[in-house]
Amino acid sequence: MSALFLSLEGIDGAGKSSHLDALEALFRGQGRAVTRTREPGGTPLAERLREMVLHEAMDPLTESLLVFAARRDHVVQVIEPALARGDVVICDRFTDATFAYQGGGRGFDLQVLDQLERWVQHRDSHAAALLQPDLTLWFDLPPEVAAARLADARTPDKFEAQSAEFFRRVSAGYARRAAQSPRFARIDAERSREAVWEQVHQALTQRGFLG
Ligand SMILES: Nc1ncnc2c1ncn2[C@@H]1O[C@H](COP(=O)(O)OP(=O)(O)OP(=O)(O)O)[C@@H](O)[C@H]1O
Ligand SMILES: Cc1cn([C@H]2C[C@H](O)[C@@H](COP(=O)(O)O)O2)c(=O)[nH]c1=O
Repeated sequence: MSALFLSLEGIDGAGKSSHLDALEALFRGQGRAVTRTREPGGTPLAERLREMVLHEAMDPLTESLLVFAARRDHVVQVIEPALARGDVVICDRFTDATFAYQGGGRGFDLQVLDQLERWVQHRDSHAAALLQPDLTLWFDLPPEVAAARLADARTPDKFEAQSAEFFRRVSAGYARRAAQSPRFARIDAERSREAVWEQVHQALTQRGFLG
């Protein structure tokens, strides 16, 4: 079977991680090998960069360079080899998060992000010149709802502590990316867990990604 690259996106607390186990089980149940990973992170080096990005203050260019440096290592060490083996790669966030958080949330220059994306995800010997997910599940819900869900869940990191206004800009960043590409499936993440899972399943079925 051909390889499949899935990413899950959304503001903090959107509920995407709640469906990772079920997604993995769904594909394993179909006899597929699954590589489950996340960004920033996914390799020892990228996990160290993640700690800095999530917990240290820095300017938006530094933040963007660190997430793309982590991504480069992750792509080379984990994602490309897994896709070459024919795995289903399930990635909790990928480059759309950079356009949403650094581009939308921080207001950082989108043209610089475009250039970094081209450098980091360039593929020499593939029909598609740029590595991108085959499907991006975008969990969309109002920032106030996400904040209420997260309130009792855990101690906030640097991003989770941001204002509702910051997350409105992040959401607008996701909406801009989604408008540019048919690989996005918008999931109404305000609904119950069961209803959200139903939409995830439907997005995979509609695109012919389930056997
Ligand atoms: N559909 C839902 N309805 C109500 N609560 C939910 C729903 N989905 C998830 N939650 C709860 O919301 C909180 C955040 O969910 P989750 O950790 O899956 O979000 P996330 O998008 O992965 O967040 P982050 O990106 O910040 O890690 C958790 O406490 C989870 O139990
Ligand atoms: C990939 C990526 C992530 N971020 C932010 C988004 C989240 O606040 C954290 C990751 O935490 P999670 O609990 O694993 O979702 O990092 C970012 O700002 N830029 C990025 O490119």
